[in-house]
Amino acid sequence: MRIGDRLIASVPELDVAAGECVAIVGESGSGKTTTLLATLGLVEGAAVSGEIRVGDVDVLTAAPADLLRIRGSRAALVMQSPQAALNPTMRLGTLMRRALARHGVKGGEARSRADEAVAAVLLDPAILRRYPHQVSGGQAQRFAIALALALGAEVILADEPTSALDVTVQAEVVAVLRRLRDERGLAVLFVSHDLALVSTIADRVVVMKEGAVVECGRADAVFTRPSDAYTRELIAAVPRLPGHSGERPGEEET
Ligand SMILES: Nc1ncnc2c1ncn2[C@@H]1O[C@H](COP(=O)(O)OP(=O)(O)OP(=O)(O)O)[C@@H](O)[C@H]1O
Repeated sequence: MRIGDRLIASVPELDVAAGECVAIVGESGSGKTTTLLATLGLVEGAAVSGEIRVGDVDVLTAAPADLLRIRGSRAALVMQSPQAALNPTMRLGTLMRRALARHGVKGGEARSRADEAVAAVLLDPAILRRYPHQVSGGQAQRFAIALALALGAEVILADEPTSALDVTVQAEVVAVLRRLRDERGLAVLFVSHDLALVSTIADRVVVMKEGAVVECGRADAVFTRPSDAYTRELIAAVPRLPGHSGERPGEEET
């Protein structure tokens, strides 16, 4: 993918299957977000060569109406700051109903889809009566995932979905994504620079540096036997608390 005469991301192959989580990791500016957004044809002014498919839709040649149908109803974006993405003047239930109405789902069917989706992300249905500023960051992120589920998304494209949240809330959001992957066969493309978090959810990992894929493979293999020097650097940079690696403070001295 080029923007102007600059090569922004070169990704030879990246598949995400149903029931699988693939994480893209790498330093800031390595091309993770543009790769994720390109999946839905959302990189303004980008020239993309090759092929991008969501199910049976070829994103690069799809008619605008087909692109609109896959955005939201087949593949949904979950961004870093859900509260910023939610209209502050509407209750969450209204937001959900409007999104469903845009995709042709109304009345009782819309209500039952909303209730079911909210329950699937372990939120109290009463949350639908609240405004975005009345919910926590973690609740807003789970609501964003519920919105994707209500619309019937098969793929969640999550861009640093937990980096604005504190550690325990991060773990809750990742646990919800993991459960949806395992129980509903949701496909998850997860962009993050947080390797420790990625190791708790990813089945496969793609490591990017300066727009290029330097390593990809099964998460356990990449984390335990990284083949690329840059991946080794990233892993070595993950902070560990004393005792986390089985080592206790002062243990090395005895
Ligand atoms: N619309 C654009 N026009 C020009 N350059 C862009 C555009 N969008 C992204 N870039 C450039 O492409 C490169 C990759 O950006 P990208 O946001 O994908 O990186 P990233 O790995 O997601 O970084 P971060 O973790 O900071 O979000 C960066 O150098 C960025 O400046």
